[in-house]
Amino acid sequence: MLYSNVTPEQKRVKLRELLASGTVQQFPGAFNPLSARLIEEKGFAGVYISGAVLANDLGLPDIGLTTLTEVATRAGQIARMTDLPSLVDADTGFGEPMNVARTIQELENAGLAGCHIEDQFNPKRCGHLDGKNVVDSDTATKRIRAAADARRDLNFLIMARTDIRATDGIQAAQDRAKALVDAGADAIFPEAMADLSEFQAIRDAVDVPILANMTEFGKSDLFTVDQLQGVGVNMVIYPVTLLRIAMGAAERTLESIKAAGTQEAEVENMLTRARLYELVDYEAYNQFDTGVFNFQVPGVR
Ligand SMILES: C[C@](O)(C(=O)O)[C@H](CC(=O)O)C(=O)O
Ligand SMILES: [Mg+2]
Repeated sequence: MLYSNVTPEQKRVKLRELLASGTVQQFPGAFNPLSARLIEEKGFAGVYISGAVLANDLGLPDIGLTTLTEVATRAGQIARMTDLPSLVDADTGFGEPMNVARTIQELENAGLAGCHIEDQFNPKRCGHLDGKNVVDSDTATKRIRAAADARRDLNFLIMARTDIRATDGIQAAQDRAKALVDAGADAIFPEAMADLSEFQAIRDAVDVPILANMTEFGKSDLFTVDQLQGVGVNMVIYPVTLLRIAMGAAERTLESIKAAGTQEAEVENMLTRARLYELVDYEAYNQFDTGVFNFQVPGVR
C-alpha cells in the first residue's frame, strides 16, 4: 500500500549488486509511477527514468529545458512506487560543478539509486541526433568529480555518460571513458555506439560497469541481451519504449473513436478496470480499515 517499503539505501546496495552480477540487467524506462509498478511486476531488474520521456511528457523537446526540481520531483514519484532501484537521467547535471553537486544531493533526497551525467554542451541534444557538441575533458571530469564528492551515501551510483563518440570517434570515447572513471565515475554510459564492436572497445578500456542504450530509431541497432552480454555490457535501458508504445496506442484509439463514433473496438486492447485496480493495490486500501472505509466495488471486471 502507498509507497515502497524498501529504503533508498537498500535500493542503492541492490543496484551495486546487480551491476556486479556479471549478467546484463534490463532497466525499462517508466513513463509514470504506475508503469514502474508494471516493470517490477514483470520481473525486470530496475527502472530507468529518461530525461527525454520527462521532457516529452510535458510536451517539450529533450533539449535541456526541464529543471532540476521537475526532474527530481518526477523521478522521486516514480522511484517511491517500486521496490526496484531506479536510475535517473540527470542530463548535464543542471549547470556548473557546484550545481552538479546539488543535483546529486537532491536526487539522493528523492530516493534514487543513481543517476547519469553527460559531457554534452548546453543546450544538450538527444544523444542519437546529429549536431550535438561535447565539452572538453577538463570540464567533463570536473562535473563527475563534483558529483562523486557531493554524495552522502557512497552507494549512490554516479554514472558518467559520454557523447563524444559522435563527434570524435571511438578512440576518443575510450579515452574519455577512462578519464571519467579516474574522476570518480562508478559506471560508464557510452552513447550512440555504432555496433557491438564499439561496446567491446569501451569494455576493453574500463573496468567499471557499462550501460547500453537500446533506444528505438537511433544510431544503434536493437541488440539482444545475449548480444550485449557477449561484449561485456552490464546494464541495458529501453528508455522511451513504453512511452512510444503507449502514445502509439493512444493515437490509434483516438482515430478509432473518431471514425467509429465509439471506443467499443478498442476495449479488448485496454487494461481492464480489475487489472488497473490490481496494479494500484486497491484491495490493500480496502483492508486498511474496513470499519471506517468501504470502497468495495463488487463484480469489477
Ligand atoms: C537515453 C536518453 O538520454 C533519454 O533521455 O532517455 C535519450 C533517449 C532518446 O532520445 O531516444 C538519448 O539521448 O539517447
Ligand atoms: Mg536523456
